[in-house]
Amino acid sequence: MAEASSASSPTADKATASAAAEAGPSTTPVTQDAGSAEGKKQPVVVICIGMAGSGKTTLMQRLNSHLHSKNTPPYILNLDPAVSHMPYSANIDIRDTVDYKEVMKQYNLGPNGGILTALNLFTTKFDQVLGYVEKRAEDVDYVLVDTPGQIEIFTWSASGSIITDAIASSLPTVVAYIVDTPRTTAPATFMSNMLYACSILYKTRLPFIIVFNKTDVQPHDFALEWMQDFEAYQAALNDSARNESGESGYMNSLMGSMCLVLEEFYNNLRAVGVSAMTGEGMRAFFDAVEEARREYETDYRPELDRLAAEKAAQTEADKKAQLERLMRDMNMSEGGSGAGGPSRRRGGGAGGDNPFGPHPRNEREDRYLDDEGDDEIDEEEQDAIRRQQEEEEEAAGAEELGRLDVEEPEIGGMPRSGPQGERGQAWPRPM
Ligand SMILES: Nc1nc2c(ncn2[C@@H]2O[C@H](COP(=O)(O)OP(=O)(O)OP(=O)(O)O)[C@@H](O)[C@H]2O)c(=O)[nH]1
Repeated sequence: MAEASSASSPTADKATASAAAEAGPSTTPVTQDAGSAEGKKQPVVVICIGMAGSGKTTLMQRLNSHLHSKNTPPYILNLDPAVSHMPYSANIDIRDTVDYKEVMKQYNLGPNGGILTALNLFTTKFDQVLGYVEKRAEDVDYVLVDTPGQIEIFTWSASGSIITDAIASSLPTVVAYIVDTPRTTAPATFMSNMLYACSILYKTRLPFIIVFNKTDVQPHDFALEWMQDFEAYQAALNDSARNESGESGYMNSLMGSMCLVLEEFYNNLRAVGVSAMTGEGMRAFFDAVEEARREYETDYRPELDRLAAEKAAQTEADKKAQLERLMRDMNMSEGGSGAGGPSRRRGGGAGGDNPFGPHPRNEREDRYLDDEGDDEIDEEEQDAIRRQQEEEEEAAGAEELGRLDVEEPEIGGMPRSGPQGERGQAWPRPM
């Protein structure tokens, strides 16, 4: 199979990068000590993000078959609830847990809202998903994640961040941003794609690879040139403006300025060209993944550890402050010097009449205590208690709705997620 595509950083010389890609290993094996401080083997997670139709699913299939041919089958997660045909078997498939059409019906949403909400619902179970992935971590070298084409999930929605943060806090993670190369030949479309990529990079802060897909139809050299050379992009911009309106206008100068702003972004980016259809560029892709994994280890992991240490210190400080507050409150009550509150209504000090302990009683406790010995609770009070009980039961019912477990049944010797019954029947259940 041809491995003609170049794996290149836009700043590097294209020919050198191409030669290096040809010389490098096609699938760098994840060694025993790669990826973890304790020397434990860890797979690298590749999250495929891209606009609808960019070829994410087709690329996932290509990566899957490439890895199978190297005897390193990946662990696959499908997070696209609306995919109608999946050419590979996912170990965990969101469609087994959430039926997005049912979500659309129940929440009265359109297709985009349905997909987004389905993913939000699934995100609430993501700790279970991560548990399955971690269990398999020693058996696989790669975990591949397919995502919906609704790119806004990763630019502003909370679930996108929760998913990427959760995965990245546990395993080396790389974002592969898939670009539909033939549709990016217009300078304006190219710029809009790059702006999306940039916002995803800054949102996730993860090692990033721009994957120019469909190079069998349109080679990606023009894109690399525009990323390396501002003047080449400006010239293309001027040409396209002249073709469209005979003069370069406001949009033109705006995009020219943006290109300059993005220079820093381009400098820190890996870009590869692939064809998910023909398999071209797989070697360059996996070399870029390996490079990005190293970046995760050197840049991302230390930052993650620092944040975790900061959080632990903050939690410890909060606990200490709470304990001190509690001690202060207890002293107040024991000395009987607290302000007159409900606890003083019966015999003055807490810890005396109050069977709930030395803390001041709340209103509900008081109601029961103060009625102790009374012959009857009046009707109004009975109503209030009944209402409160009903509310509590309702809240318990709502919690029940989100109690579905993500499952991972067996496929071909490797467990995968699956329905307890029919696909997508599990949740949400018809109300
Ligand atoms: N020529 C060519 N076509 C491709 C390539 N990759 C994908 N396609 C085609 O592009 C179309 C979209 O591919 P998908 O894999 O469904 O794209 P997607 O990004 O998963 O789409 P969504 O699920 O809608 O987000 C399909 O018709 C594919 O056959 C490629 O490398 N070359």
